[in-house]
Amino acid sequence: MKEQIQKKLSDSKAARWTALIIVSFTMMCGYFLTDVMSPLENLLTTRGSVAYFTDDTSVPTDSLLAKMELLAADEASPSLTVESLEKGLQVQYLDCVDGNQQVVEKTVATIASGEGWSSTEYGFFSGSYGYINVFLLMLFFGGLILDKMGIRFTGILSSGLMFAGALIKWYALASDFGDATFLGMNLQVVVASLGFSIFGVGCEISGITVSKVIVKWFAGKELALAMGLQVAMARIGTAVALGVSLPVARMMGEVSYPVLFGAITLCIGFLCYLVYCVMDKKEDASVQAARQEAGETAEEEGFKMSDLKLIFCSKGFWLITLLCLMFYAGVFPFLKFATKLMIFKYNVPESFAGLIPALLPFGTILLTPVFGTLYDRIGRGATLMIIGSVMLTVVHVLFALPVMNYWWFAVVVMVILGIAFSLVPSAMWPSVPKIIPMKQLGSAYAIIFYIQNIGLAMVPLLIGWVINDFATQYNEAGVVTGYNYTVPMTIFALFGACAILISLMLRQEDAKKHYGLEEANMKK
Ligand SMILES: NCCCC[C@H](N)C(=O)NCC(=O)O
Repeated sequence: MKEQIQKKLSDSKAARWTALIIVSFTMMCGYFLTDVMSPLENLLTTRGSVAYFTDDTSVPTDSLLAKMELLAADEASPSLTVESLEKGLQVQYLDCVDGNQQVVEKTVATIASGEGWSSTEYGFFSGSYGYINVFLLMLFFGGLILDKMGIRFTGILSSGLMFAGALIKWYALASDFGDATFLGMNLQVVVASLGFSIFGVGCEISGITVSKVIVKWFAGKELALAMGLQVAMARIGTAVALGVSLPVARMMGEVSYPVLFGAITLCIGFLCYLVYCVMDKKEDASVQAARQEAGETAEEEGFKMSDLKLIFCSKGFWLITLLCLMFYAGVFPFLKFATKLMIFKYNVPESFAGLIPALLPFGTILLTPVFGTLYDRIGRGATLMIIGSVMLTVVHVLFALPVMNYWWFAVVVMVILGIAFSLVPSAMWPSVPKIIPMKQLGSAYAIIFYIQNIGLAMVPLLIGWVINDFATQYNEAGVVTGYNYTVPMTIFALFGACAILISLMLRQEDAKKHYGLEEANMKK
């Protein structure tokens, strides 16, 4: 009789990498939508519409009309309205150039309408990603659902939530709510935030589900590389969002279009996850068959609530969790404000301003898998986390400096942040299975994400308020003239300093408990 050893589907290289690509695509769409509004901060916080010229400068239309009236005096006034400003129109107006009043002539490239949000409202909206996760403990429940109901059910649920949340967010931005308020807040901000919160629940639960999918298919194989590649694909989503969102909004004259595009891609991501479910079913069947052939009848014991005790009592787990909180508080919320920082601190023209923050995720696309492979082969996970945290802190101190306000300096600093943002995730996420067994992994990732979401929810709120109340500069007429970013960036640097301290403690704990964080992942 031909002897045949039953293999699992995940033993096939082609099958496991295909599974990885499919679930990573769904996550990439989620990351795109997460940051699609970040480059639009300036537009969202502008009242009325903005005229963009072909030379890449921009002026709010109200102020442009006033300046045109100054020049044209009596004859022009009746015909000058916002509606009369259109693409291709040559305009002449009086403006102050190098301290002198001069006649300026420009061509209108596009008119885009701002939403008139305050910086505080923008901060509230940006943080809303985490509100339901944090206040309704949704991430915590998401982990339990994942461990109880499995990867297929949870993934379909979470990718469906991402899509639904994106549609609500798009509806809010595409609709005119006039001056309507809810509990004293701009109704548009409230509805957009509700959509973003629902999306955030889906995105985070998808994140833990995908982490578990990768451990399921890659444990004992190229685990850190696979996790690194998944994160790299997710970063493509972030980079594209940061790079294209503002040009698209300007071209279409509306902030809602990039969000609509994100919602469409999420629908495709949802369908992709359904395809993955077919593979997941086959993998389970092959595991079952392999077990039967090996005469193993006992099923792995299911998850019990008491298992949570093991997670809660692990000091190593808490250190990773706190590191995650502090490190990510210094990165994702920073991205929400980075484009406007480029415009006002580094004087980058608005159409390029999103490209500098986009360098950060672009750098990580290459480097995260590289550092993941490094960790797989030579280890040193805890050390990589320390180095990444030091770099994060240095970067924010450099951004906080009131000097060196050159665009090239911002590029260099952003590249360093990209390296830090590759080092820590590529070492941190594959370290969790070294501390927590597979059976509790869904819950462990969920708790880490839960604590991390406190930062993702609260830090944008804090920074938005700080920018509104402490960083915005006004002229005598009460018109905003610029921003001083020293205080907000110092706050980000403090998160980095905490991350350094925690990562040092983690390495010490690893030396004591022998988790193997400094050891290679691949079995030779
Ligand atoms: N969707 C953007 C926020 C993702 C947060 C998520 N909990 C996470 O940490 N993912 C891993 C990563 O490094 O992006």
